[in-house]
Amino acid sequence: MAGTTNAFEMAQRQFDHVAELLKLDPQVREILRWPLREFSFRIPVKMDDGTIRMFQGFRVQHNDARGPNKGGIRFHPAETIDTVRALATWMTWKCAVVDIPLGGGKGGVIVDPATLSTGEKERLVRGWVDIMVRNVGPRQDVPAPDVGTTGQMMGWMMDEYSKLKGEYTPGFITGKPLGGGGSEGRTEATGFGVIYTVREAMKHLKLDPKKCSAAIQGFGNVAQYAAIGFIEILGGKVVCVSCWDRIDKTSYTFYKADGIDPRYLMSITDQYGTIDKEKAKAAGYKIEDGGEWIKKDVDVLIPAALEGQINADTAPLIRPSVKLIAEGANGPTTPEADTIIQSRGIFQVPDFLCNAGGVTVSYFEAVQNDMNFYWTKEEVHDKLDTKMTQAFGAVLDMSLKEKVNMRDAAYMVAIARVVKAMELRGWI
Ligand SMILES: NC(=O)C1=CN([C@@H]2O[C@H](COP(=O)(O)OP(=O)(O)OC[C@H]3O[C@@H](n4cnc5c(N)ncnc54)[C@H](OP(=O)(O)O)[C@@H]3O)[C@@H](O)[C@H]2O)C=CC1
Ligand SMILES: O=C(O)CCC(=O)C(=O)O
Repeated sequence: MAGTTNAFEMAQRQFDHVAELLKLDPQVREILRWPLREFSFRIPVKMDDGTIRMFQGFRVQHNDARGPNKGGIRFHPAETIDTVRALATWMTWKCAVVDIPLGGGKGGVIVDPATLSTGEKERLVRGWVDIMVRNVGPRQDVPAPDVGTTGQMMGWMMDEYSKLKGEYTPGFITGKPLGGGGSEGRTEATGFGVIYTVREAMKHLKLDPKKCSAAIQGFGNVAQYAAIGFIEILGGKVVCVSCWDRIDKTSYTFYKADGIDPRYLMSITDQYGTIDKEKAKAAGYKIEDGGEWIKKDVDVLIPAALEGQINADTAPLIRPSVKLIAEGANGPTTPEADTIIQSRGIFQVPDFLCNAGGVTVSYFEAVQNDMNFYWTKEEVHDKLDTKMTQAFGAVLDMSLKEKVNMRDAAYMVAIARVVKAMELRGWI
């Protein structure tokens, strides 16, 4: 989706590299390099003007050895089957690295949701469920939100699935709104999970969070709560966020040297994620080109937008002050950029570890749906912190033991768990 980066090639290259380090059996590699199942379908939607429009949809189920496939549904105009394959593959590693009993899946629709009315969005997501109903469900494949989809859409999809099955089935989908089967803490889960891993990385690097600053790319769900967490949980300073401007069709960086106020910026962001530039300027923000976020003299960079953003062109722009990159987005760093970053000794918290907080609380949501008993926000935050801290510790231990970087170490932890499940089930 981002420029010329093919995300699935990236995911396969990362896997091949670690499979080689592990001397993984060639037949096992063949199972894990590709998704087990893929669905590509067209969804008819009656538009508000009475015409019928067809939308291309996808669902990819990479590997369900450890449990039902799990992963979001992305609505984006540049969605491709390869992006969905990559994201589904990373979900397998993500669920394994945080040790939740789920496999990897991801879905998508080629559409810009900002061009649809509320009714058209509802008919589109209900249509997605109508087509996929036989191949998704609490024990098969459990969707969730991702870029361009919302809690409300999850609510409509849960309703459609429940109607088709003839029984209330909240565990079919996660990221639902509160009061509609959702869990406390899911909204902020991914961003806060990023921050828990940043806290652990800072302990390892002996950095004082209160003296650290961060630059963030993106200002969607993940970026917003990563910014809030960096300030409110760690006591650090965030100097900028960047976001896509729907009207100008370009991205901008919103910079304030003495620290941004994410809650204020959220209050001036429209429903499509565009920050009001005039109001931001009046509040003292400098509006810069979208690429400026990576050039800031900060301690921490948090890419939290789309894949392929830190690449061979942009990695050389990273300032010497940067000690830590926490990957909030899926696949933000290309293998070429990884080489540059690692040669400079910058510590990375790799994507499928760093942003695993979302799926972890999605898992908690499904567990609560099954019990029909709901936890408080504090309980969810505590359980999430425990999971993220344990996962970070397991990956850091592997990295130190095997003398490999954190991305390779995360793959080693995750692959071992998936392979073990495949063995125990008699697949290999
Ligand atoms: N939500 C979740 O629970 C999880 C999400 N992720 C990953 O995190 C990333 C962000 O997802 P999420 O926050 O949910 O999605 P959102 O749709 O909420 O936000 C995406 C953000 O990226 C911005 N953006 C898009 N293109 C650019 C660009 N070229 N330059 C700068 N900003 C850009 C968007 O701007 P605008 O809104 O104006 O379009 C928006 O601010 C994705 O990689 C996603 O897969 C990973 C784990 C869980
Ligand atoms: O919450 C979930 O189930 C999945 C979140 C997701 O799609 C992701 O982590 O990339």
